[in-house]
This record gives sequence, C-alpha cells and structure tokens, in this order.
Amino acid sequence: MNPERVIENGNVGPVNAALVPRYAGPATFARLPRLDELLGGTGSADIVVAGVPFDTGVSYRPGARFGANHVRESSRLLRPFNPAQDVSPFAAAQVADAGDLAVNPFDIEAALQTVDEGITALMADGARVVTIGGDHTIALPLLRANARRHGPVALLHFDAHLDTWDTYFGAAYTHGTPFRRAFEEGIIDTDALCHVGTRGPLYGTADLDDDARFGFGIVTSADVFRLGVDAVVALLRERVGDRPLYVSVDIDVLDPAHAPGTGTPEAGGMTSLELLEILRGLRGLNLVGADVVEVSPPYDHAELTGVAAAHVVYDLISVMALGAGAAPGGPAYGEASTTYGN
Ligand SMILES: N=C(N)NCCCC(=O)O
Ligand SMILES: [Zn+2]
Ligand SMILES: [Zn+2]
Repeated sequence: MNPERVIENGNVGPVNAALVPRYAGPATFARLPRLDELLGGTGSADIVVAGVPFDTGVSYRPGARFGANHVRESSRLLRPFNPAQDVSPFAAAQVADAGDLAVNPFDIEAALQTVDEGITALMADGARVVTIGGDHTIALPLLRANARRHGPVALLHFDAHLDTWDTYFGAAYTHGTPFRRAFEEGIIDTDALCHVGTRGPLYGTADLDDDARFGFGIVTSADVFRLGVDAVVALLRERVGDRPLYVSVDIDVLDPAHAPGTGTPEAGGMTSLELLEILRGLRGLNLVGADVVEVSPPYDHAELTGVAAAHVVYDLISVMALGAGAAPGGPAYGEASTTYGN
C-alpha cells in the first residue's frame, strides 16, 4: 500500500486522515513517512523522530522499553496544523520517523554507545532529532551527540526528579544519574540549566547542594502552580537566551492523574496543559534536540500518558520547525489567539 499523504511546501507529511482511516496501517509518529521511505524519494529530513526501546536503567517500575511504539500508536489523531503555535510543522519542515535504535538490553554502556552512534548518524545531514521512549539514562548519550555538534548545550529538564544523583548500587549509568554525568563530562552549559516540575521527597539536603553546584536552577511544580505559566516561560527564556537548547521531558513531570503510565510516579505534578503551554512558550529559541522519556505503557490507561507524550512531541517539533528567531507568539502571548474563531 502506498497511502495518500498530505504534501505541503514540497514536504511529505502524514497519511491523509480523510482518505485512510486513522486507525489503519502501521504506526509511525503522527502517521509521518518513515525516513527510509523518504530517502527513496525526496532526500533527507530536517527533523527526525527516533525510538529508543530501553529500560535497563530504571530503579523502580520497568516498561519504558515499550514507550516508543506506544507514543506512535497514541499519535494517530494529531492533525497537520498546530493552532497553538500558528504553524503546520510538517509543512514548515520535512519530518520523518526513523524507527527504533537496536539497543542492548543487557549491557547499559553498550546501549549508551549505540544511542550515541545512532543519533549522531541521524544528525549527520544536519537533521535535528526528537527521541521517544526509553528511560532517562538515555539522555546522557543524547546530550553527548548534541554537544559534539553544538558544544555544551543549554538544558531544560522537565521532570519530577533531579536525576543528578551519583550512583545506585554502585552503578554510574542509571535513570537517576544522567545529568550528573553530563555535568562531569562538560557537555551541558552550566550557565543555562534548569529543572522544571521538580517535586517529591529527596534522599537528603545534599541532593540540592550538589544540584546547585552543577549550575541547575529549579522551578518546582508548586512554582508553576503559584507563578503561572507565563512567568515561568519568561524565566526560562531569559536563562536560555540564544544558546543551542536541548529539552529533556520525563513524562513523570506530569501529575500521575495526567500520566499514570510511568515508572517512578510522584503526586503533585503539572497538568498536561501547563506542560504544553510552557513548551509552546519556547517558540523562537534554538531548539537543537529533545527527548520524551519514561513512558511505560503497561502502567498506562486509555492512552492517557501516550496521548500526553504525543502532544508534547508535536509541540517540540513545532518549536523546531519554526526555528530560532521565530517571534514569540501563539495564544499564550495574545496576538495569535484569533487563530481560533473571531
Ligand atoms: N528518572 C526518573 N524517572 N526517576 C529517577 C528516580 C530515581 C530514584 O529511584 O530515586
Ligand atoms: Zn527523569
Ligand atoms: Zn522522573
């Protein structure tokens, strides 16, 4: 089958939902073309979605190895125009799904190597990569690959957890430790780091001292609740400036009511609207790479977590497609709110 696709601006987009039912056919992210299909046709992609089926680094519930395909399945209803950012991301950029990296489930360091090499290869033509699935351990090789291209990157880390701990059971590479390793390796820009959505119990106050020493700012989920989305966006934009920016989204940043399908849930999290509005507020920043991790489908219900993650990816791709320097806009800033109605 060669399904009818939406083609805009010469870019090959999703399967046309008016001609082929949304629930038909194999899942790719947003029903976009596979990268290998595209390579046979128009050439390369500007933005690539890649799956990382890996959860050997988790400290509690497993299942994130199934996250990538769950996000793909949950992304079938996405439509081509994103009114919240006033952009058709798949028309503004060629976006494709590269499938999954074949990572070793038994050897964490080998897996990290495979992720680094796989993402580096996908970035070779200048594409920016958004990964889906996997546990948070994989943020380390993703940052390594991006820093090799861009130098130490600014990092906005959306997560209930700090993930700057040192070791678990003596192991250095786990889902609770990627950002400490990234600091030690000098691959993140210590002038432009912030956690967002942090909450929940810690091991001790030293966790916060260490984290501050690495250069991280913290916007807790309670801060989002009290200050509101616009104030948080202003603060993050100020911190990042025009630096190359990497965004890492651990889906457990959302309240378990919004994202039950995850491995280390913490009460008192952000709503999916708050997260999406903050991400939309990053429009115009130089977003070079992103991940959405810790989606564990066995603990999900009614695709709640999968749908939330799919929308997060969609808004991240929209920010990337608009590119650095795009005017801050969208309903959050008032001007484009007439996109709906009026
Ligand atoms: N990265 C995630 N999701 N969780 C880290 C939790 C580490 C712990 O068990 O304390
Ligand atoms: Zn995490
Ligand atoms: Zn987390």
